Amino acid sequence: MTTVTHALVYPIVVAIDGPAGSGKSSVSKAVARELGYGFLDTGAAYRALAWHAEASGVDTDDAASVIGCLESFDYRIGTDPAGYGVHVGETDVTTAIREPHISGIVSRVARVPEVRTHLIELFRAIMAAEARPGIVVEGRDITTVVAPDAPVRVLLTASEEVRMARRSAELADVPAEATAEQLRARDRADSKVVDFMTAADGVVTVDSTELDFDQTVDAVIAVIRGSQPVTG
Ligand SMILES: Nc1ncnc2c1ncn2[C@@H]1O[C@H](COP(=O)(O)OP(=O)(O)OP(=O)(O)O)[C@@H](O)[C@H]1O
Ligand SMILES: Nc1ccn([C@@H]2O[C@H](COP(=O)(O)O)[C@@H](O)[C@H]2O)c(=O)n1
Repeated sequence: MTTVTHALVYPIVVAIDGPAGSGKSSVSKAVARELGYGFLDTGAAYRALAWHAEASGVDTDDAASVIGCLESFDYRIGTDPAGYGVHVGETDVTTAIREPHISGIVSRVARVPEVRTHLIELFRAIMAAEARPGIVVEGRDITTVVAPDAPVRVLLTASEEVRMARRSAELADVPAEATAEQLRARDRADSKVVDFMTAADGVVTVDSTELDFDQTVDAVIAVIRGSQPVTG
């Protein structure tokens, strides 16, 4: 009889949600590197779809038109935490999707239920295909909708003031108040679609307000190690 261990069949999923600027992508990437896991940035797909809609001349305020461009949305993303390119067709959009303009419109496509259904299927397929022993998946609805059965589920938070300060330090050319207002507006819009401000049952909150980056990574790894045996 052949014995197959869980880790050989499915990658262990570490689900991480949180508001904008809470450190989800940078912390998740560092955690994945440390544990030898893959890393999936789900927000990149919503951003890339917003980019694709605009590149296709679609009005992102019109849900039917956004749904219409799902068919031509040829999206690819890697899961290597050391470097993952984001492509739409032949175009490398890794940098373009981080532009403040895309951050300003992405919630319009993310609120469309058909978009969410389409992308959630895509995320689950990427997770299932992960060859490493685990995958850290971050976004807004990973702990509740995409992978509610994940063995590790974390809500990563930080005070609004700290999140604004961290994000504005990255965008030195943009006035701090404009960055802060965009972050607040995005959280307001996104919160109408999914709840990522409060931890669902069984989800562990890691509040990084008083933690530096390395301490936050360690705190998430401690949650993972406390949840189940891990490789790495
Ligand atoms: N604990 C921490 N201490 C200091 N800086 C941090 C900490 N956590 C994250 N950062 C920094 O905060 C900034 C925002 O982090 P990151 O981009 O990972 O957030 P995010 O939640 O993925 O944001 P978004 O949802 O807007 O994409 C980055 O510059 C990151 O290095
Ligand atoms: N699971 C998710 C992830 C993201 N979104 C939407 O995408 C936007 C960009 O996400 P970032 O993590 O890159 O900031 C975000 O503002 C949401 O509109 C989502 O809906 N669900």
